[in-house]
Amino acid sequence: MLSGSGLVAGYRKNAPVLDGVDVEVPPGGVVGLAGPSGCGKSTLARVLSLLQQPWAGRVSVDGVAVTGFRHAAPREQRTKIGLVFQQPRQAVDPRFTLWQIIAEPLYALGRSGEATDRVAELAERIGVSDELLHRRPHEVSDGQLQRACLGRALVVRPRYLICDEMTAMLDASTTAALVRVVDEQVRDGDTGVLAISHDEMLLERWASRVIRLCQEHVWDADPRPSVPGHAPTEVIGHA
Ligand SMILES: Nc1ncnc2c1ncn2[C@@H]1O[C@H](COP(=O)(O)OP(=O)(O)OP(=O)(O)O)[C@@H](O)[C@H]1O
Repeated sequence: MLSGSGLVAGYRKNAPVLDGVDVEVPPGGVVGLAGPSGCGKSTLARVLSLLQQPWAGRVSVDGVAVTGFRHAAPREQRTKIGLVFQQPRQAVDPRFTLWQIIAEPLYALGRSGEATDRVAELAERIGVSDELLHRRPHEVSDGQLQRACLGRALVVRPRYLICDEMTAMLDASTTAALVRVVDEQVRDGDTGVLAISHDEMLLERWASRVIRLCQEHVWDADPRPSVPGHAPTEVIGHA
């Protein structure tokens, strides 16, 4: 389980963005995270992927409490959590080819010997041709680049995957293709996914549970009732 409990985090003193948030992402399932713009979804994604230290509260990975964040995050825990961002162009080195982008985490971990086979296997799954693998970001579309970013997030077989608005700028068919790849990873790799999206229809189709992150000033006085046949919705984010 990837879990956060009592998480308090923010950027300005005395103005927490997250104020006592509890969240659990079990392996082998998709949890949806919705909520209004600015309520802290990306902040929660950064904290859970150990890129941002919370002011208070605890993150634990498979029952082991995280003791360090960012550069101090233990490598074993850090590599268990993959992250895909909304804007692929801001998330990659523009000098790298798609092959290098996907392989990068293996090189960083000193496992470059696995790269040739692993990138070939992933390229097929994410739908990136050999020819595309040799192109650089400015030579491919956003959807093609996002496929490579998903490949990069999966290359070290993370136990958990956080998709932060992964499909927000993509068309319906690319969205469906990427969701399919993530679902295969859930099924075959027993990976736990936190899928963050503004698109609640997508989340209701995709996730087995949807949580809404609210702040007091954007508290939804009328949280959407759960609809029969759709993922149940719960509201978190209050101390
Ligand atoms: N680096 C930062 N420095 C200062 N404030 C920030 C920073 N990043 C985010 N914030 C602020 O924190 C709040 C939460 O931002 P966050 O990006 O987590 O929200 P979000 O729910 O993901 O929004 P969106 O749905 O629009 O992406 C916002 O008010 C935002 O302006």
